[in-house]
Amino acid sequence: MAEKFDFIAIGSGTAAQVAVHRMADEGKRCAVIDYRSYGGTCALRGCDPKKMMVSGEEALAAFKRMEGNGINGSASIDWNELQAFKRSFTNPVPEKQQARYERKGVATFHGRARFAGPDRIKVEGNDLRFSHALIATGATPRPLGIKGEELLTHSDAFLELDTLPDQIVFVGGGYIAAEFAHLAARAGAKVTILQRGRLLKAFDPDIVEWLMSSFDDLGIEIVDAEVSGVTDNGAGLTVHAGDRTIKTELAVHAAGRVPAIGELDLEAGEVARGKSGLLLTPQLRSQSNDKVFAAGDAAANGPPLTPVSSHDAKVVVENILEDSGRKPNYRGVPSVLFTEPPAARVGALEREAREAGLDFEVNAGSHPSWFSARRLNEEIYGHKVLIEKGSDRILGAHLVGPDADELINIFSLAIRHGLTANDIQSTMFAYPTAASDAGYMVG
Ligand SMILES: Cc1cc2nc3c(=O)[nH]c(=O)nc-3n(C[C@H](O)[C@H](O)[C@H](O)COP(=O)(O)OP(=O)(O)OC[C@H]3O[C@@H](n4cnc5c(N)ncnc54)[C@H](O)[C@@H]3O)c2cc1C
Ligand SMILES: NC(=O)c1ccc[n+]([C@@H]2O[C@H](COP(=O)([O-])OP(=O)(O)OC[C@H]3O[C@@H](n4cnc5c(N)ncnc54)[C@H](O)[C@@H]3O)[C@@H](O)[C@H]2O)c1
Repeated sequence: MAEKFDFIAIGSGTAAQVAVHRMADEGKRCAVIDYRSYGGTCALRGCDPKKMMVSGEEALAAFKRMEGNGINGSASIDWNELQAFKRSFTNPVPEKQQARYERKGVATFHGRARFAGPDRIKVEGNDLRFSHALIATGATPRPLGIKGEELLTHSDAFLELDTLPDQIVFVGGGYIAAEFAHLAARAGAKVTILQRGRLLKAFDPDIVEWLMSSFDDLGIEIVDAEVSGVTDNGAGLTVHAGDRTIKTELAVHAAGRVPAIGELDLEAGEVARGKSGLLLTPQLRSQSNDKVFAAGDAAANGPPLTPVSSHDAKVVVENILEDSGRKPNYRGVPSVLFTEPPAARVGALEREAREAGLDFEVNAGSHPSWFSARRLNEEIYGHKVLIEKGSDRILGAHLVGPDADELINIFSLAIRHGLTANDIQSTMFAYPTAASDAGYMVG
């Protein structure tokens, strides 16, 4: 006999959590399913653990910048201790989440869920029926179709390493490679990034160029090549890329992620999919099964970032409860690269704005002499802001340097709510803070 629920979420990451708690708060009978510990990528294997470890990196970088300027002695990263610091945050997460579900009367299941019919899910011998279901299964490393790809370590395992290897190769040169390369190199590893084409393609090329000296200072080697295979000779790995062969202790997959929807038996659930993912309506509902929705990385409707997963989940809940026809709005979603110093972007890239035929001014420059950089003895500090002619609205903002990760939120607010360059210039921000530079970046 199948157990009946108003709402079942497959996954327990940000998208599932937000949706399940909102549905439970409305008195709906809910279930949540995950085959791993509750918490999802951001809290357990992504943003949060990474940022806990980046805290160590920030402290060491600050020490190095100020060395000989009133700060002396020695400092280094103890990888094992930094791991323990990270685990002091991540270890309690699953239990806390389980307790929160139980307090709200949400049924919790552990195991791999798969559809067994258009309103049925099977998990570990349990047969569940639903009025509505949410596919919130996140993303998984993109299959590369290269020889020896099973020898690549994934980001989850990298963040769990008890010992940092002496040599590390990253396959791909996007977010994961850049962030982990900075962390590993600062902790003492010899790091190589193998990237096909330009590094950090999602970011403005000038911002990336200004950031490059930090990679050089850390001795990170960047090779423009396509990785074609990995072999293991027993004593270590060899990564093959173009005409290069690079010997290494560890090779990390940093070559993109795709929706984790391959094991859900979508056909049994009458949930249609195309080549690149689920076929959804603009309201995030399955085009073929109106009881099923998707959100976050699994939906791949917006950028694969945590705030997007949360936003999607709210849209889905509103569409289930009120049938409101609401569509997600990704305007002004910021994205931060947590290197040291960080880089950040929001809105249009200059190339995208030109391709869209927009009429705009570009305010850009590298300004290590500005006080925000000088006081930290940091050489990297640059911005590029796109301002629409006529309306004076901010179309895009691209930053690199100390506090870029916080300052970007001011531009995010401006873009999302249609604020103008003059609105930013006429706001009195506390001085001296990073935000007090925003007015100079648009004028
Ligand atoms: C290393 C790394 C760092 C990142 N850093 C940032 C950052 O700094 N900022 C940011 O905004 N974003 C970051 N991201 C992206 C962010 O983590 C994701 O966009 C976000 O966590 C996606 O949330 P979600 O709810 O869609 O899926 P997830 O949190 O991935 O949750 C999906 C869950 O579904 C479960 N699952 C999958 N299939 C099944 C099944 N068949 N049955 C049961 N359970 C299943 C999985 O075990 C998983 O727990 C990072 C990602 C990575 C990998
Ligand atoms: N700070 C953050 O917000 C953050 C941090 C980490 C991850 N993430 C999310 O996770 C996703 C995945 O991150 P990622 O770094 O794996 O992907 P990515 O899409 O950022 O970069 C992957 C890169 O790998 C390259 N590549 C692919 N195959 C290759 C090959 N065979 N040889 C050489 N290069 C190859 C691609 O050209 C691309 O530039 C991102 O899209 C991002 O949204 C976000």
